[in-house]
Amino acid sequence: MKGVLLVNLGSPDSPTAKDVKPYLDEFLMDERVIDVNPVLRNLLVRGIILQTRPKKSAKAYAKIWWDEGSPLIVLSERFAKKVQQHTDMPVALGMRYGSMSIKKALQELKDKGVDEVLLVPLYPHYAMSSYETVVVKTMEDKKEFFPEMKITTLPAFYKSPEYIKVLSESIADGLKDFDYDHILFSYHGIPERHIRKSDPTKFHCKIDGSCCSVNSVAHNTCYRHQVYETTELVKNYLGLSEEKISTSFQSRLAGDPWLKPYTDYEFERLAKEGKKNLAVVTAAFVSDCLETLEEIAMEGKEQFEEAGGEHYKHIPCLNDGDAWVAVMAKWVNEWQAKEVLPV
Ligand SMILES: C=CC1=C(C)c2cc3[nH]c(cc4nc(cc5[nH]c(cc1n2)c(C)c5CCC(=O)O)C(CCC(=O)O)=C4C)c(C)c3C=C
Ligand SMILES: [Fe+2]
Ligand SMILES: [Fe+2]
Repeated sequence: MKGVLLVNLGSPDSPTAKDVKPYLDEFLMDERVIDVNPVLRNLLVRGIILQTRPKKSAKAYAKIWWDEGSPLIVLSERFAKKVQQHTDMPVALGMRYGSMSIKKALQELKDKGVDEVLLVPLYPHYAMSSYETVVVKTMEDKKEFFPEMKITTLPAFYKSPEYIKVLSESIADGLKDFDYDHILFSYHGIPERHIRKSDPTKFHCKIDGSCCSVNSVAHNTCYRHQVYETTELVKNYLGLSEEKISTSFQSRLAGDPWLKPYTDYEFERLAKEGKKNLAVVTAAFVSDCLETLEEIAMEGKEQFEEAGGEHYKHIPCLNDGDAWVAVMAKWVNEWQAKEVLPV
């Protein structure tokens, strides 16, 4: 029997340093997230980052935590439940890090008689630290614990017309009561090195932007190309003017150069240029989470207003919106009936 496995990033069990520490340990010790040699990774993560970050992150999580739990988990659960209502296949939800593991979700599917799984990484864009690590971990768990299962993976859906339509319409909805003079598309950042590592040709990606509009097989795994493509397609769908939109990258860690421009610098630049009303779209995430609710909706608002901006709006992610649920249900049901996957 066929079944669906939805996988998102995960969250700590509670917004306390005690629970944030093991979660961050698992996350940052992932070789596709901090991609240095194991000795250096151990030193960097356990010797340096985990000495102070859990306390700081716990405070940030506490600001956005809901009575029911982490927004990312609660929203992903609501989404999974709604998708389940639109298909006769079992649907399970797992997280790449934290206690809701991929292994548990695969076991849940197996217990229901599933032996053919559609894996859906809940990320629109391909990055080794998001989409790829979900696929690799799922395949490792399959090999070790569920060797009889057949697993097919939904491709990154950053340019799928159905996704672009639902994203664009949710943005239009968010802008209904907001007279913006600029829309910033802020995507989660990644180190520039990750772009080079993910380039199968080893020469296409130049990071400076000169490559991302030149056709290449490298774009199948190029996060930078894919996010700019999402912005462009939304711009075209909504008929937005080029001067009123821009793309930037948030949530970097100190150290290496990350994709630029940096979102926090953009808040300042846009305010200084005289933009008064700023809307921010966070399309690297399908569910609202720490990075959207705290970093963008709270911190970003403060940064923009301190630099002279007046009105600020974070457009919510797709979350468990009915139109987004319908798109996902269509994709999984088409796979069930005809083995067809979105392009
Ligand atoms: C080297 C560090 C990191 C890379 C690379 C990275 C890529 C990346 N992350 C997401 C999505 C999310 N990240 C979230 C939180 C978060 N991310 C990092 C670090 C890297 N992410 C850290 C340390 C944290 C934890 C919080 C903190 O201490 O700042 C979240 C939110 C999780 C939640 O519980 O709400 C998401 C979602 C993507 C899509 C991505 C690559 C494209
Ligand atoms: Fe992240
Ligand atoms: Fe590129």
